[in-house]
Amino acid sequence: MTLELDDLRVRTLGECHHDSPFAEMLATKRTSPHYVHEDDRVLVDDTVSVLLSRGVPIDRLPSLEAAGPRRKVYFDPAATRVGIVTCGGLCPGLNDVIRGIVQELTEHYHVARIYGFRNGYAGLTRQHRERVVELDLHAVRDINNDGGTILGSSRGDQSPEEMVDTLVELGIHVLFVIGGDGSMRGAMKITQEIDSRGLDVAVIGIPKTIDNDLPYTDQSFGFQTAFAQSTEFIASVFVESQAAENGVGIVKLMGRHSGFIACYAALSNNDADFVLIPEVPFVLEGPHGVLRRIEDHVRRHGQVVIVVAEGAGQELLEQEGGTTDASGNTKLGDIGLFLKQKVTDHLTEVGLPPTVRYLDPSYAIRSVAANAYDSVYCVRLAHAAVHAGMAGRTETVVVRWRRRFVHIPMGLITSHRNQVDPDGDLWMSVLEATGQPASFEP
Ligand SMILES: Nc1ncnc2c1ncn2[C@@H]1O[C@H](COP(=O)(O)OP(=O)(O)OP(=O)(O)O)[C@@H](O)[C@H]1O
Ligand SMILES: O=P(O)(O)OC[C@H]1O[C@](O)(CO)[C@@H](O)[C@@H]1O
Ligand SMILES: [Mg+2]
Repeated sequence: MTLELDDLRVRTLGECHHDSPFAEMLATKRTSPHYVHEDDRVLVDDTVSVLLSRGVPIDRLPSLEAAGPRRKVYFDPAATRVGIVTCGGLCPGLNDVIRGIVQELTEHYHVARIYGFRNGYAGLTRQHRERVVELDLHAVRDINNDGGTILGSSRGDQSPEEMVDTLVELGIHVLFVIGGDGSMRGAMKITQEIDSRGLDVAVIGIPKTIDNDLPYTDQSFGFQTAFAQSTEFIASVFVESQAAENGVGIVKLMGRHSGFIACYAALSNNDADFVLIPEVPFVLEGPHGVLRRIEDHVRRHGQVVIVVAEGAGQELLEQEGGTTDASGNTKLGDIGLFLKQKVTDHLTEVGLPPTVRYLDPSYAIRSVAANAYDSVYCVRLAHAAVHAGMAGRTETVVVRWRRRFVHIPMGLITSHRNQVDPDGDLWMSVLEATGQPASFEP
């Protein structure tokens, strides 16, 4: 990895001259294992061997700016106008983040106005501009008890020029974008347009993905809730498979390119015998193929449970020819139904006619309210985002990295995908828990 310290510096709009409402509270704080001073930096790497392999002095090691309140801020709080938008697929915790941002801006910074854009970036376009809603403490009260987002969301292309026109028209100084990789790409185009017009507007991202596929963050908010929801479906097919002769339970879980939900859900209740994820290719046929292994399992135990991530085994499916959704994301073939058919055919052929219970909980795992852990995470991310925006950080994303809330340049969050490492300890745990072979290839 060729990451250098200078790649990790976030952009600021300029010097901070306004008094922060947190100045007094911060005056006596010292750096400790629980608090990182705003001038201190958090290391990217956490092993001695990687640190040594960097071969640079300690102050040149790759590190990240600590998030949190500043003694001075860039924007004059009383004159500041803010916008919030949620884009892409739903994720548990979106309402917690919205509420956290509005509370922090209202109760501590006392900003002038907070606007919520309706239905993703579409809400910033000329056509939908008038649907903007004003957000205050009353509007966000209790919204965290519900899944989804009070602002709505969307996919699809929007013009950065039109969106920046809207920011200018409403006099917005800070835009908070809560979204996934596509949303962050969109946010960077908005920043470019802001820059090309020489405007003084900050754009702060809060990364959202139930798939946990964004890099430079410990785990994305909502992921824990989503995999916890998934476990109930695995438990159901396990019970069903146990009660039937040659019982087969299959659960397909979200995860386009990354199998984190499948791995964590399977580990959580330990009922899965096979976990199939996009990062680990497999073959179906042959003496080492998945079908034969499933057959062996059914012969030995009378039942089997398979958890498959939606992006797994795509190379085995006949693709419909590069179809994409409104945002340009490739539409995947249905590996769950395909597997269900293949397993049914195979077990029938070898004289083990199965009873197959197939569940695709799909939206049921992401449309729920955040659990207590994710709610805490969301509100802390929201606070960090507000402090970053008020301090004039821009093209910046707030993340938690190795327990710390930090700032990273927006470009890094879209630089690659976070995926399950087939050589890593998570996949090893899955292999240990399921007992499935490390490879299905000869
Ligand atoms: N390559 C891109 N360039 C500019 N804007 C983009 C790009 N991709 C997506 N967007 C914008 O971001 C919005 C959300 O993108 P997308 O639908 O891909 O979801 P996402 O943010 O990646 O979230 P998720 O994939 O987790 O659902 C789109 O409506 C579009 O306006
Ligand atoms: O059907 P939609 O809303 O486009 O979203 C489906 C996709 O969204 C995700 O949940 C990511 O947000 C993926 O796991 C899934 O493939
Ligand atoms: Mg995406």
